[in-house]
Amino acid sequence: MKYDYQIAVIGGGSGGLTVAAGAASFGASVALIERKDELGGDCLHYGCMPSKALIQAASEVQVASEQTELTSNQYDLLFKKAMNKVREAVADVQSHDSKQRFIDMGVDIYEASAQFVDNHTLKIGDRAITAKRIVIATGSSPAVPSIEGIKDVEYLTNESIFSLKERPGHLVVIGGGIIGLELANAMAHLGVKVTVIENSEYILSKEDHEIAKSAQQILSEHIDFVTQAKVNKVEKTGQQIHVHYQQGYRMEHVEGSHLLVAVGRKPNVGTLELNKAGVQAKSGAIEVDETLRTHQSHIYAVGDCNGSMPFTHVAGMEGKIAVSNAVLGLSRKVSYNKIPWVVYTSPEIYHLGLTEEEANEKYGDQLLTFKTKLKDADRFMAERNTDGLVKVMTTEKGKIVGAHAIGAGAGEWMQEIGTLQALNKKFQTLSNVIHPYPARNNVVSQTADLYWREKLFNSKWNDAIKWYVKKFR
Ligand SMILES: Cc1cc2nc3c(=O)[nH]c(=O)nc-3n(C[C@H](O)[C@H](O)[C@H](O)COP(=O)(O)OP(=O)(O)OC[C@H]3O[C@@H](n4cnc5c(N)ncnc54)[C@H](O)[C@@H]3O)c2cc1C
Ligand SMILES: NC(=O)c1ccc[n+]([C@@H]2O[C@H](COP(=O)([O-])OP(=O)(O)OC[C@H]3O[C@@H](n4cnc5c(N)ncnc54)[C@H](O)[C@@H]3O)[C@@H](O)[C@H]2O)c1
Repeated sequence: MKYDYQIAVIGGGSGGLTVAAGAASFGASVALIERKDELGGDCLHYGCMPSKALIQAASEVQVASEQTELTSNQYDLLFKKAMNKVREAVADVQSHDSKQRFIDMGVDIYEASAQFVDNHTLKIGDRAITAKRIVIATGSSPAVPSIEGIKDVEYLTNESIFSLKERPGHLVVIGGGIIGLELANAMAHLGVKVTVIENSEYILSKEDHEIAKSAQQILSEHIDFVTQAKVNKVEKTGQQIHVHYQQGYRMEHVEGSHLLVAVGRKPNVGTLELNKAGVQAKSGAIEVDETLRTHQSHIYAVGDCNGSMPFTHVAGMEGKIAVSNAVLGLSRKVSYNKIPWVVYTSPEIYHLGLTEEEANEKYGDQLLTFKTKLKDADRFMAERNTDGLVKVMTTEKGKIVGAHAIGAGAGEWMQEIGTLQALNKKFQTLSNVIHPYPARNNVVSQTADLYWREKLFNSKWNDAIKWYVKKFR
């Protein structure tokens, strides 16, 4: 059978664009279908880019507020300026993801919502195209919990918060995960009163407990946290939104001017008519095997829509694997073992591999844990910015099984450990790498030194070394 295209990609976000560009560069005929008028997906328009631009602008305001007390009018002005910077940043990156760039690569772009007609045919607007292989990369949307009254209040999500024109008086955030915390932190720096309501015992429930606890303590300086709380009703009275929650046996409520919902993501699969193609979903996400194939071996799913790990770098990694498999005919497998992420609060949080709780469960007595507090690291002392810690877990031989940190710039300097792990190097090798003094990453090599201290000075080797030095040196 002859098809219109060798590859059809549904969704022009981080995953879809990686596949379209990769497939075209290998000479495949490619159709890219995106329902919005611009490419770039969530990351560019409502996710990574606007949030990081806002975080940067807000941290500059925070630094200024430490030097001089800002008035309410000044905060209003700075809020508007911050939002302008967000728009500028998105526009800048948009030019890199322009349609023309992909057209120049030889990709045919269709602006429409795609639906399966059968397992090789897609309906796009009022026409249909066929493709030999199809990659679904439709991303995800904010999940909205079923709370009484939620439909009757104008709540914000990541899709609307970056369009705010005025500084909110009091932002109530439901969900103390990554989105909730990054946005809460930025808003607090911009002079917004912020309350975060979280279900679990601690905010950032996917993080190592000690790190999450430390984050909660540090961020409490600017943000009010309500944990172990279940929101069961929201209502609007005049200009105020009342958020009712249950904490233990008590019913409490908080009222704010704005409400942000940030309780997780829901894969975008509803309108695809997957059943017509024989593609199956499980718990709302498209089911794939390790090679990212769905139940139809010529249809793949990458990025947030397959429910693996909702990060841009994961969508990109999966996109590359889908290109190898769908275009080159390989059977490369995905692995999620060595994928770091960063929570861009201030201070930042770095996450790689197992948390201490998970590592203890898996390795028990065999686990070695090394920790350094930033108050014991020279550069942080010099900067008078000593909030935070580094924690690395290894096996007895030094294989890295988890690495976590909270501290200024941790997302950058901790990646040294991610790189080491990706290269299959032992943690203690870092001890032999000379770091310029006093870079922030000295705290990482300082932590690696602890491995030798543990091995050489807290073990039977110590007696042997002492004996050798006494006798022969
Ligand atoms: C506030 C926020 C901040 C974030 N910050 C970070 C960060 O700092 N780092 C990080 O790694 N990740 C971050 N993420 C996560 C990141 O944005 C996502 O993991 C990433 O965008 C997923 O890429 P994707 O290609 O799977 O989906 P998307 O980028 O969302 O792309 C999917 C595209 O498919 C289109 N589409 C959907 N259905 C159809 C259809 N039927 N037909 C045609 N087109 C369709 C959509 O319009 C969209 O353009 C953040 C997310 C949010 C919400
Ligand atoms: N820096 C980054 O890389 C970055 C930034 C933003 C988002 N993301 C991606 O987006 C994903 C989604 O982020 P998210 O923050 O929406 O989800 P999340 O899963 O990280 O956090 C959601 C939080 O909401 C809580 N929660 C759920 N239902 C609740 C309820 N009814 N009431 C109160 N609390 C409730 C959960 O306990 C959890 O702590 C992240 O997992 C991440 O993969 C990444």
